[in-house]
Amino acid sequence: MDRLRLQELDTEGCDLQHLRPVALTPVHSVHVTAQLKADDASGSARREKHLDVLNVRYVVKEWQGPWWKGACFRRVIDKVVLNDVSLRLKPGEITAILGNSGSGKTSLLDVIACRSSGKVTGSILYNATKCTRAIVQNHATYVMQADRLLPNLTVRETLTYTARLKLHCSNHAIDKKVTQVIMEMGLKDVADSRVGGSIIRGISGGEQRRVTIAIQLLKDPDMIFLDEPTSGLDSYTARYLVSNLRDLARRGKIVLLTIHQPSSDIFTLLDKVGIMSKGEMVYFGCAREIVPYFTALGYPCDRYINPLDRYVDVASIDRRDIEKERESLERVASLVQAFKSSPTHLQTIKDIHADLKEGPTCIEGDARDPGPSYFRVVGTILHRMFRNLFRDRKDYVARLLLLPLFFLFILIFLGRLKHNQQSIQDRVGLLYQSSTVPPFMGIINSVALFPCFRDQYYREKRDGLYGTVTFLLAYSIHVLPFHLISSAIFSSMVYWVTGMHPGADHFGLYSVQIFILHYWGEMTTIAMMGLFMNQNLAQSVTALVQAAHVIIASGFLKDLHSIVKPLRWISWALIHRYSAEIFVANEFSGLKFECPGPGPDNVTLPCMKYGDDYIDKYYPDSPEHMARNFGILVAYAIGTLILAIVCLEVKGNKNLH
Ligand SMILES: Nc1ncnc2c1ncn2[C@@H]1O[C@H](COP(=O)(O)OP(=O)(O)OP(=O)(O)O)[C@@H](O)[C@H]1O
Repeated sequence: MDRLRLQELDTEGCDLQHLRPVALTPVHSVHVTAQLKADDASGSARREKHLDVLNVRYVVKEWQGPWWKGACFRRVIDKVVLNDVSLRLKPGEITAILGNSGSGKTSLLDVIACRSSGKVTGSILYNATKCTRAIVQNHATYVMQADRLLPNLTVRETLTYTARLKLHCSNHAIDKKVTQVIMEMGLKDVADSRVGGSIIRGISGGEQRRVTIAIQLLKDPDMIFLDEPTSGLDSYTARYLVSNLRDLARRGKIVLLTIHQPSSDIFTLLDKVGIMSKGEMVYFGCAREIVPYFTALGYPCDRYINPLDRYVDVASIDRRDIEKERESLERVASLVQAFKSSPTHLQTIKDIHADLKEGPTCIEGDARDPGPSYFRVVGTILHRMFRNLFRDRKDYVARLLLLPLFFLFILIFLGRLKHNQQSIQDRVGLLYQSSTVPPFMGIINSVALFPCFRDQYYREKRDGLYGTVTFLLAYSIHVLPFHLISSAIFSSMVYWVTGMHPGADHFGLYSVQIFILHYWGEMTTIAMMGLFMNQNLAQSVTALVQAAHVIIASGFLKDLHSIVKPLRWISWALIHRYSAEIFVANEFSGLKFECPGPGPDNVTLPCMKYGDDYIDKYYPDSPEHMARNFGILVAYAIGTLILAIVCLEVKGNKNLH
């Protein structure tokens, strides 16, 4: 198919002569240089805003050796990911970067989009001006490989919320913009359908990809970068998606994508193609010129073979054995050399230098867009979280009722509390449950519901929409009503049904404490999910941390005076030291317990007649420390929120793609 189709392609914009490869002789070099000088002298009008990559080299640090040797004893080597890459991207064109796995496609996209983590030398220029994060944020968008959408929102809602976070305009203008991108990306039929995810059935994978792209079109960018936008899509959907992108390019945008195994149909939609190998360009030029170019180098393409498959193969390193690897390395080196000496490449470099000399066409619009107000951002995130939760009955009910439902276990196990000697142990058991269950339910709730928000936060933070403090502030406000309601239901049922200390003030203190512990449990989990991407690991570590807290510091399992000194010291730093004191002082103060009479042989068993005796023996001075302990509890909860902010901010997700 491909050769025949290729001949039918639109030939506008590509000078075929420039793409012919040349043999590497001094005569050619002199001729090319002379030709470039002549072109330079004539001068040419270049008013378009190009994106230029000039002699870019990207080096990252790679740690060698096992992790347990630590940072000081492991060898660090410099790994060259991109080497001397130059290319020019023009408005109105769609360009695809291809190459085998590990060839550097994603890294090139990252470097261009100012998202790389290593050392970049060379120049990335937009409109002959050095690209900075601010310029990229104002003029470009980056579509990552993963979709990271909230499953319970509809397509229109997803776009509307993001538009409110991105745009500084009225709701009416936002609705218009959202409708426009829905039409542009062919999402009209699914505009009011739920997005869905791995558990909830929603729109198809291809439609989710288009929603992700539509999100990035809300700001009407000049440049669109897409990392593997067609991965996981069937060939029809992939073609449809690329044709959408081509339409966008035709509206004067620069579209650059990386792609794995494009079908021959997709090939016909591309204007420019770059083939990479080992971080270097083997070919960059018009799509339809790729076959003549490689044919001239001695690599013809059979008419029934997709040229892109063929030439990605030619540029791949065969690592099956040493001989094959050596051969393929030599082949790639000669291809790189041939491309660097080709007239098209030399012309590109000459054009970039000429633009640099001329300077930018205009610099308006490079100042950072102020975006929406802080309150609007917090309000929008909050509204979106609530709506996502309300849409799923199971999530919603679980958030409200998981903690109260635990009351049933307590009731079955303990029944109604009496006032005999046995009831002292029962009360201690109940207080132990009251200390462990609310934080544990915090883990369960957040592990189920937080990851989708976290993934979305990582993407939107990278897009510069808001920061960690804003995100966690909104998240905390969003969980507060649920914590309040579920803690209130749990406390009321446990307190009055089991018959704890009578008195409304005692009940009030117990309820507030349950609420703080529940909130603390959730925030500890969020902090761990900031540290560990794997949510199972985060859940296990949090459960361990919480169990250690209660075992060491509560005194319910072992009297605090009889534990070893180091653990006693540690207990002063743990929340359950203070929460246990409050629980015990609140429950035992003023209670009276019946003492059994002498047994048949007239033996009187030891008896604790007053609750205050229990307090004096195991938690002395705890009633006097009530206010201090409550203050520490509140400080602990706020401190854990700050810890969560630090964990999410510092650890981040450096490999976000
Ligand atoms: N930050 C980094 N630290 C260490 N190595 C890196 C880093 N970034 C890129 N690399 C390495 O550079 C090479 C190119 O990676 P890149 O992800 O760009 O390849 P790719 O062509 O996009 O591959 P794929 O198609 O499999 O996604 C790989 O060997 C990768 O391991």
